[in-house]
Amino acid sequence: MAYALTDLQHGKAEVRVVKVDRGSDDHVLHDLNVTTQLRGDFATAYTDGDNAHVHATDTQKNTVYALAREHGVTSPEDFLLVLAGHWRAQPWVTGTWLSAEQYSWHRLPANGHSFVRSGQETRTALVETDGEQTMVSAGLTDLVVLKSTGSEFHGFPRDRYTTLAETDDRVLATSVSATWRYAGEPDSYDAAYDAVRAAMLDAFASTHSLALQQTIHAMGVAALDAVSEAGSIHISCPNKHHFLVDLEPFGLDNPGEVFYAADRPYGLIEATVLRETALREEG
Ligand SMILES: O=c1[nH]c(=O)c2[nH]c(=O)[nH]c2[nH]1
Repeated sequence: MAYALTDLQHGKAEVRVVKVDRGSDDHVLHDLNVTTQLRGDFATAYTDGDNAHVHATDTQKNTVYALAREHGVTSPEDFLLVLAGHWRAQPWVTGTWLSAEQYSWHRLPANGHSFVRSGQETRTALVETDGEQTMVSAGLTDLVVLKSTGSEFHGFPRDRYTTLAETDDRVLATSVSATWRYAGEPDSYDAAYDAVRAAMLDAFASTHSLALQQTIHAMGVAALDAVSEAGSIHISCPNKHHFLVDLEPFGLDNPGEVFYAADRPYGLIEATVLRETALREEG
């Protein structure tokens, strides 16, 4: 029996690198969690235990730290592109899959070197290379948002298992995860990230929602409107249900004021919004 061996990749997962820029009294922190995966001519390590082509994952970890020192860290996308350029030049490497999470810190007013973790969400970046091709994606996870009115849900089909009441006023809460793919290079990955994040938040707040599906579509369109280099965006949102508590047994009314925040199960609603041009290219 002959077997094929495919999808080989190896790298170091979750390299935590914190880069301090000490260029002025106001230090700047870049706090990243980087995962590297190299693809290429590595089959003999699997078939024969021959490590002659293996770029040790320990070396990959060290490379992350060394290039942080040599090139600095600006945006996570730019740093991953530096790593991609380094490994593109290595023997036996034909492609890479490089991802980063970024945690944000803000300087405290007392001095230039004390920080507080800010923003509950995590910024993400992904650089994939295949030969000379480079694909850059960016995203965020755990952007938790809630609106206490301006959300309805009704008009859905009812069958003998349907118990959900229709509502024209409910709490809408979710934790947004989004990934957008760049079709072109923006002037600044940081500015593009800020613009997508702001556009999604504004769309969440300003869309009078008839379903989380409609809100997701509005957030996707707003994100692509805000950053012309983003070709598509995938958004995934758990519907963090808030159920009105029945206070009648206690002789109390509950005009949309007291809720039970359920953590599970939750609805899970996802969509990808593509520019028509990207759709034509990809189709
Ligand atoms: O916005 C919603 N979309 C759904 O698909 C759904 N399903 C459900 O039970 N509640 C909701 N809310």
